[in-house]
Amino acid sequence: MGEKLDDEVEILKQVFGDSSEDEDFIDETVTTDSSFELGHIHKWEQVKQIKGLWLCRFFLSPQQQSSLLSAIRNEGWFMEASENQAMRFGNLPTWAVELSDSVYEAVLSSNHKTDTSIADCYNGDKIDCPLPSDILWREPLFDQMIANVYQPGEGICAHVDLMRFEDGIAIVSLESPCVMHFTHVDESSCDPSIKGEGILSALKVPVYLNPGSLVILWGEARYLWKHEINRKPGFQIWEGQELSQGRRTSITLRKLCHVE
Ligand SMILES: O=C(O)CCC(=O)C(=O)O
Ligand SMILES: [Fe+2]
Repeated sequence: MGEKLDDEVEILKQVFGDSSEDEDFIDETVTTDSSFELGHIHKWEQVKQIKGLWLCRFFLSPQQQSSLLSAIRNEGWFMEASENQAMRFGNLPTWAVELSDSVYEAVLSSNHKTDTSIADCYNGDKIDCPLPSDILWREPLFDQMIANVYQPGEGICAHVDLMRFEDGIAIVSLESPCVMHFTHVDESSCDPSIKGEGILSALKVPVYLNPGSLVILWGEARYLWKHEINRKPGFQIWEGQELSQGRRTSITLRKLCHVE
């Protein structure tokens, strides 16, 4: 675990050069062809313990999931067993632009508020919004994409995404389910000896990501909570059962911060 992040940091260094933000990060250690029906309402769930963490479980139909996987295969990525990550910056492949458009549509067709700005969201705790309007309406919504493939047992260590990326990150899950755990950043900076096991585990929030789901991280979920996928035996427990693991593919969409 953790190799994917190391690779990602390395590639970002090659693209942008080194910076102190990278060090902070290390320390802390869909296709929408036209099959989205008009007027279709996407059901969103908010993860109550974490402000800014939203889940759209049925974002992609099984057919849309297969066509997205085919599009990834057609890129020629992941042909070798050693290849497990692909990234694109700037101009994304057409299918990724369509996926980004689908995220936009899914937020717009939400059963929650879609016209609330970040500032309004924080005023008076009005957080009932899958993605604030200032993020949703930016152009482009996303200009960086990373595809990750995880074999059974492989995951990604706890991290906050690099500060090179703006607020508002979307993760689409494909192939097999997993449990992603969220831990508040303050948890890891405190002395573990003053906490009991029970308290620590209570502060780890598990979120079940089924294939076809979309998770959005903004605000506190993006900046104040680390996310991780630990697929070592004993860690992928959901509703009292250990998940049987298959290969998992994920697509993460982000927006690079504008450099002056
Ligand atoms: O694979 C995932 O679901 C998450 C990937 C991730 O967190 C990242 O690339 O920063
Ligand atoms: Fe991440």
